[in-house]
Amino acid sequence: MAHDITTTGLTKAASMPTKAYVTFLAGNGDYVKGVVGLAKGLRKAKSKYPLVVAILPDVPEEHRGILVSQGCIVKEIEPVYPPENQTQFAMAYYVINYSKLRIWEFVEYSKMIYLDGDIQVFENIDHLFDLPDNYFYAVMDCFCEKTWSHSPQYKVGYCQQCPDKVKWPAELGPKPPLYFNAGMFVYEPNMTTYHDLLRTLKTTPPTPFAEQDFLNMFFRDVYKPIPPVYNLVLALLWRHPENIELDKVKVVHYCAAGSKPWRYTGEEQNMDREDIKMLVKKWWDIYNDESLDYKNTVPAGEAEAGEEQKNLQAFLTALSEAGVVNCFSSPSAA
Ligand SMILES: O=c1ccn([C@@H]2O[C@H](COP(=O)(O)OP(=O)(O)O[C@H]3O[C@H](CO)[C@H](O)[C@H](O)[C@H]3O)[C@@H](O)[C@H]2O)c(=O)[nH]1
Ligand SMILES: O[C@H]1[C@H](O)[C@@H](O)[C@H](O)[C@@H](O)[C@H]1O
Ligand SMILES: [Mn+2]
Repeated sequence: MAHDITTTGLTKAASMPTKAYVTFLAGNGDYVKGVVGLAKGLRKAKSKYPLVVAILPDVPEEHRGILVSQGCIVKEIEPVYPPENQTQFAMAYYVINYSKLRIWEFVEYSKMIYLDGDIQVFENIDHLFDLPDNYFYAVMDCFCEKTWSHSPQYKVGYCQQCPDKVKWPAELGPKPPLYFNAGMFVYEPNMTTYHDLLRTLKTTPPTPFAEQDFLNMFFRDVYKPIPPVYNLVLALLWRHPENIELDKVKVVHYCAAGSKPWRYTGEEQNMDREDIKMLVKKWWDIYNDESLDYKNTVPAGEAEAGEEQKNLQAFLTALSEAGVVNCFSSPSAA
């Protein structure tokens, strides 16, 4: 669409990045800290692409303001409800997780990298945008923590991280397909896929890992595993240390119980490990580093140009998404 517009300012917009990172935020709790940390981490890693934050309507104005001031592009999305009635607690959990599916409608971007708010990027991963199209890229999960106790994998002690240690029992049928952690993935927004996802969800009963189970099922045939350095699920450190070279890790997912840096006390199981303490400290170092605040990274002379670009992008986004509410924007997380 932008290609048809020929005035000077708008032509410039045609070359705006069609790639972006995207994360997700719900509620008025402390996950906003995770997202701020992530925006700053992407800047520190000199990512060339902006960070879009898909937010549910329950994110308070104050938190939206914080995200915009950190250079994020904030986009409000509508909640996605689970297909069957759930108890109130389960309902909140499913709404939060299934709403993530709305990110497939961000078709102003041709390719995006989704990152959970409890992820930190310590090294540049922009090269993942160059992976061939039409696949779904993510890191394989681990089945060894008790969060998996409902699964046949956990019950027989089988993990795809070390498939030869305990072999998959023949009497259980074929080995389960490779299963990814949905805290990080590379995907292409697409309206056909989006409608297909929502339509399929309507007839899919909710399961313990919500949209993660659902996405695994939906993208089973196009899933390509990428190395664990792109999403270190912390349990790998004590479950499969032989698979991890910690100094090569680029992206850390603080998903183990008790590991969210902004809630960390060190008391839960495994949380007093030296590697965990070091990773939590590294997260805080970025979060507290004022030189990584968006306002401190825009060179003085460029501030005005940045504003112009920001207004232009907001205008174009609004045009292309007429009907989508609350679009704030800024040029880049970098
Ligand atoms: O109150 C909340 C809860 C969650 N989130 C967002 O939802 C994401 C997913 O939640 P967690 O990171 O707390 O959960 P886990 O890392 O344990 O999640 C894993 O399992 C989930 C479903 O069980 C999702 O699939 C998720 O992507 C996957 O990494 C968060 O990062 C955050 O971006 C919020 O904004 N507010
Ligand atoms: O997404 C879940 C969650 O992050 C759990 O904490 C972890 O134990 C699982 O392996 C993962 O699938
Ligand atoms: Mn997570």
